[in-house]
Formats: sequence, C-alpha cells, structure tokens
Amino acid sequence: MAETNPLKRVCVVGSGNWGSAIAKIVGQNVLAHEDVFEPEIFMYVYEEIVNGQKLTEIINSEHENVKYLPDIKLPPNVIAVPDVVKACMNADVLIFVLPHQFVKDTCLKMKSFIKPNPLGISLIKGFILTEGEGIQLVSKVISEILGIETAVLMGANLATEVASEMFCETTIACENDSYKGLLNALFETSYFRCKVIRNVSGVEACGALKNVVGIGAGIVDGLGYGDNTKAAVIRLGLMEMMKFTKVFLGNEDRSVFFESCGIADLVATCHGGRNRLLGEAVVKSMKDIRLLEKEILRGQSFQGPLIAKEIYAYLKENNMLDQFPLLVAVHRICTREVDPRNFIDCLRDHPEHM
Ligand SMILES: NC(=O)C1=CN([C@@H]2O[C@H](COP(=O)(O)OP(=O)(O)OC[C@H]3O[C@@H](n4cnc5c(N)ncnc54)[C@H](O)[C@@H]3O)[C@@H](O)[C@H]2O)C=CC1
Ligand SMILES: O=C(CO)COP(=O)(O)O
Repeated sequence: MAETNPLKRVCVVGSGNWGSAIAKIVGQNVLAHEDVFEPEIFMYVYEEIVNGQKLTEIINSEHENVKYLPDIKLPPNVIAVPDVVKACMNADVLIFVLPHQFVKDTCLKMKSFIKPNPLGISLIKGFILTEGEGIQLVSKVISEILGIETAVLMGANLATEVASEMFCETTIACENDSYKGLLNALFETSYFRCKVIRNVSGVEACGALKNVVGIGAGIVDGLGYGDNTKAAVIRLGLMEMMKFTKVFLGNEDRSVFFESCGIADLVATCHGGRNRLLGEAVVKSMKDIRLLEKEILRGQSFQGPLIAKEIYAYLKENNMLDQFPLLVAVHRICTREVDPRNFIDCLRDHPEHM
C-alpha cells in the first residue's frame, strides 16, 4: 500500500508586499512545527523581469523579494515558483494573498490540479464583482471555484511593519473549530498575535470596506485638515462599514468591529496605508488614479478604488446610494465625477448627524 505523507505542504498564492511578508512568517513557522508541516513552502510568483533578471530567480538566490518587499530577508525554505499549477498541486494548505482582481483567473487555473481537500485561507481584502451577479466575498468565490473550505485572516497589518517584526494583532476567522491549532501554528509569532473567531463574512467585509474609508482619510489629509476631521472620517466610515455589513450580509454581529480586523485595521489604514496615500494624491494631482498607482507604488496596488466601485455597483442596484454618502463620495472622487473639495460636505451632511 502506498504510504501517505502525514506532513502538510503549504503554498502561498501571491508574492506582493503582504504575500512576501506572510511567506516570511509561514516559512519560519513550518520549520518550528516540523512534526506538522513539510519544511519547504512554495510561493507562487507572478513572473516579471526585475533589473534584467526573473523575479523568481532573484528570490530563490537572494532570498529577498527586491521589488515588493525590499530589504527583508525571506527564509531560504520559501521557494518562489512562477507556475501556479506547480506551486499548488501538492498543497494541503493554500494561502491566498493576491490583489482581488486576479483571484478568479488564478483559481480557474488551479482548479483541476489541487489535492482533494486542502484548507484555503484568504488574506485578500476586497469583493469580487461579476457582471450580472453583483458582488461576492472573495473567500466565497475561492470556495466555489475550488470546492474547498476557506478561512480568512485580516487585521491591522501594514505589511512592511509586520515584515520588520513590529508587534501587531490579527483576526483569523474559520467556521470549523478543528482548524484552530493548525491556523495558530501557521501564523502566530511573538510579534504577530492571532485571535481565531468564527465570523468569516464579517471579518472579510471589514477588510474590504476599510480600504475605501482609508482613501477618505487621505482626502482630508490632502485638503489640509487635521486629526479631528480624520477622526470624523474614521467614525462615520465605521458606521457605514457596520451598516453595509448588515445590509449586504445580513450580519448583525457588531463584536467583529472591535477585533483587529475592524477598528484597528481601519485606524492603521487611515494613518499608514497605501489607500490613504492615494486619497492625498487625488487631491493634489488631477492625474488618473492608475497613473498615480504606477508613480507612487511602482508595481504594488491600491485596492480601494476598485472596492469603492464594487460597493457603488451594489448600492446603486439596491437604491441605497443616499444611505452611504462617504463610501459613495470616495468612489465619485476617484472617478473624478466629484471635486475632492466637496468631500467635507458629505461629512457635514451625513445621515448619522440627523
Ligand atoms: N500590503 C499590505 O500592507 C497589505 C495588503 N493586504 C491585501 O493583500 C492582498 C495582496 O496585496 P499585496 O501582497 O500587498 O500585493 P501588492 O499590491 O504589493 O502587489 C501586487 C501583486 O500582484 C501581482 N500581480 C500583478 N499582475 C498579476 C496577475 N495578472 N495575476 C496574478 N498576480 C498579479 C504582482 O506580481 C504583485 O505580487 C490585497 O488584497 C491587499 O489588500 C492585506 C494586508 C496588508
Ligand atoms: O490592509 C492593510 C493594512 O492592514 C494595508 O492597507 P493599504 O492597502 O491601504 O496599504
């Protein structure tokens, strides 16, 4: 009888700023739990040429993702693989950490090649908008395409700070309690404190929505307002996040907003996130946001504008635009329909004040 390997093989699907930072943690943790995991992990890298060389070759020789997470060494047991099928085919654990617009295509490529029942974990902050079908949670799309259970991990986790081992917390959500030990073994470190809860959809909604509020925080920074105004953006943004989660998911569990994925991630993003940078840039320059993305992030991506568009489509279809003035204004400012200077009006006239 063929022997089955009891050790679990892990694959990280994605290798951007956050993908590389989490691969560092998971790479170290699989070595610390050699009775549970295979000692090597594969990291799927969307191949590109950097300084005349393939990015996968640079990562595998220098153990550094010089483009997306420079100056941070990855453990040598993190192996960069340019073919997503080869990266995922023997995996028992699939960690998804791609910009959400690439999730569907990537999962469709993986679909026929994965093992029967791997556990998926999505670290992706966004929604997926499908023509005619509306918006869906990313974890749901992964589960539907691949036929797997998918947990989520979201929190106040600016990737560069995590990679520099500055203390933070995160929230993991999984409906199945039996995975709790495995999830802790994969992600927890002395500087990355994990709390495992059950509310997958609530945690995921927080992760997506806060990116849009983060742009709003950048807009008030760009307009020259101070901390009180930013606090108003955070508070009104949080109220809209709670309301959206209730109407979109029917999820009324407010406790999730007090976890790292809720208020903490919102505060971190509104102060130090890439989406905040975009909001500021949109005020100071009339350039198209895709051009700003290229100039400011040089390959990384702002997810907020896409998420704002996805939310806008949902609200429009459900005749609820007037109930979410902050989320709607961010979308209209990103598309240049509205002058960013009008943003303060939407805060002043917000229904929360009525
Ligand atoms: N960077 C951060 O601090 C954090 C990011 N996140 C979330 O993690 C997710 C991934 O973001 P990052 O790792 O920061 O990525 P990133 O924004 O740094 O980099 C973009 C990535 O997309 C890849 N890519 C480009 N075209 C592609 C294609 N056609 N197919 C597949 N991949 C392609 C690039 O190679 C690169 O790895 C997002 O949902 C983000 O919101 C969550 C927490 C923290
Ligand atoms: O999700 C993040 C921090 O938790 C990163 O946010 P930004 O994409 O705005 O940098």
